[in-house]
Amino acid sequence: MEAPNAVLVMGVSGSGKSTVGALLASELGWKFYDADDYHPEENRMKMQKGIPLNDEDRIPWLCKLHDVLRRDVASGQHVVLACSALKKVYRDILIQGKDDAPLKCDDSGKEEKPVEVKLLVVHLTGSFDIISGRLLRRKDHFMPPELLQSQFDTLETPSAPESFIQINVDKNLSEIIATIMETLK
Ligand SMILES: Nc1ncnc2c1ncn2[C@@H]1O[C@H](COP(=O)(O)OP(=O)(O)O)[C@@H](O)[C@H]1O
Ligand SMILES: O=C(O)[C@H](O)[C@@H](O)[C@H](O)[C@H](O)COP(=O)(O)O
Repeated sequence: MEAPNAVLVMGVSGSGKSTVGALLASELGWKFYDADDYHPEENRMKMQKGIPLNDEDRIPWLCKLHDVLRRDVASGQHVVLACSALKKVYRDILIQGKDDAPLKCDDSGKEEKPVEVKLLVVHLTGSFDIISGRLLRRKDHFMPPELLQSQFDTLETPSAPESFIQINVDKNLSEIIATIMETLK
């Protein structure tokens, strides 16, 4: 794969996406987005009530995130996105959007070079016990720990041809960041 212009830090709730994503972005000097900030109020309320999101809830949210990535990448801005992105189809939407956008033509009729989100996926993996322990200790967050099992049930681990690495969350933060930085070299 060519050098990525975006890193997705993904995993179940409580795997460390926001923490790792923010640190990584600051280390790289790239822009950071937390997908949680883009959930519509209905999604947040649903999760708060202990009801897992479904495809219908997530797809418009992922499309919005794709637009954010695409806009930045088009302007030469590299980005780090912390997002659950639990299924392969969700990660595909982040890269391509939902409906392949037609190639645009400039005034001379020449096709514009399509904007390509070149994504490195960093999957934070860990046991249910470690992650639920962290969720139970985490304060002031809308996501109830009871939803963790549904997150594991939904999770589709990345696999080829996706460009990805997996890092166990039992590592400390500096080890996790060092592994990602090494991969990006
Ligand atoms: N590698 C790590 N080691 C120890 N604690 C961590 C690690 N990564 C995250 N945490 C802690 O675990 C909790 C969940 O992390 P968070 O970034 O909120 O996860 P997510 O965004 O995936 O829900 C937070 O309290 C965070 O400080
Ligand atoms: O796709 C989803 O079901 C949500 O995105 C979910 O995975 C996410 O975990 C929540 O938004 C809570 O946020 P935290 O991941 O920060 O707990």
